[in-house]
Amino acid sequence: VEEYNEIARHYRIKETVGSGGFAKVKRAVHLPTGETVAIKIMDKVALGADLPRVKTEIEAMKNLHHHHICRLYQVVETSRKIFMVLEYCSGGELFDYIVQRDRLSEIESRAFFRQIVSAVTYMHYLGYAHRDLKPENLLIDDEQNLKLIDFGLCAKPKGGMSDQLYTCCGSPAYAAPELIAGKSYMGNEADLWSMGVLLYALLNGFLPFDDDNIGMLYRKIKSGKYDTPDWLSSESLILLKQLLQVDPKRRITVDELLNHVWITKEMGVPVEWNSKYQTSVLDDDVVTEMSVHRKVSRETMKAELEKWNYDYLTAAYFLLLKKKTSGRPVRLQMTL
Ligand SMILES: [NH3+]CCCOc1cc(-c2cn[nH]c2)ccc1C(=O)Nc1ccccc1
Repeated sequence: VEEYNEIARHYRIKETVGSGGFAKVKRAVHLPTGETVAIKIMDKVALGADLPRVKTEIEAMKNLHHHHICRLYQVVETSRKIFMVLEYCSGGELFDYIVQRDRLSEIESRAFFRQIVSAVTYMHYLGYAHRDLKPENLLIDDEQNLKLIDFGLCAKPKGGMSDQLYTCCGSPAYAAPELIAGKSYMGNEADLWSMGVLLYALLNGFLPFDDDNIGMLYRKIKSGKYDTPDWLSSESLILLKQLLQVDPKRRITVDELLNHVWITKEMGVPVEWNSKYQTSVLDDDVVTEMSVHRKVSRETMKAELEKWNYDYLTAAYFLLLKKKTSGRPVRLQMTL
């Protein structure tokens, strides 16, 4: 019980909304603001060798502030547990959304795919590769926006994107040929292959390379051959061919993807990958509410917030800011 005290002070924990491998994710209410959040709960002992993955995810999420990336609000570590307080996505996984509809129209696939391209381009420009892109790791929020999750495998090679990566990882059906061949590979190039598998899944409702036997699956991936159902438009086929290029050096790059003819069709504009979030300057209204509430000067509150400790102050700041951007009153309801 004492493991939960710190979290229980500011959150009312509700039902489990998902679990993946070594983590359980629960819906919760942030009591001071009334906002709903998701809390990813991990047991350090059960994590075992996976503990570094969690540290990788936490460090990456502290640097990734983008409207199509699930936001990290707070981290609480106790002797036995790690809690990550995250942005809540009420619409569940993109995976289930596709399954429920069999497949998506080209229009809807394009709307979602543009959001994925925006998030992945932003990561690549910051020097990160996700390395586990799949519909299970894309959640839908209450405004039909996609939010990317699970940065446990993402890599920020020391020497930037040019550094090669070696660890084989991610989910086989979405893994690039060069990655499963055990060769050294470029994280961003492998992400583009996975986006090809994702686009195929959006448009068809099934995977381009699939087999219960892992050996057969690898052979299909390395062949680069996949079915092309007759509902696919010619522009879709062209883009799929450019993403699912077995030779990573011939694969399309994110820069070519941003204004690709399929991507801009009906939309007229290229994908905007810059973040809509402004994190360098603190929001005045939020600072005022928090400093008044805490009975400290604005300067003191600003200095505390600018440490970005991802503690209860960071969480209160981000959640009050989210209330403000959603047009709700910037008010704290109870003691911080
Ligand atoms: N496939 C997703 C299962 C639910 O997982 C999450 C849900 C939310 C979520 C739910 N609502 N809003 C956010 C936020 C984060 C995760 C997550 O990171 N899951 C996970 C990833 C890797 C290993 C173990 C667990």
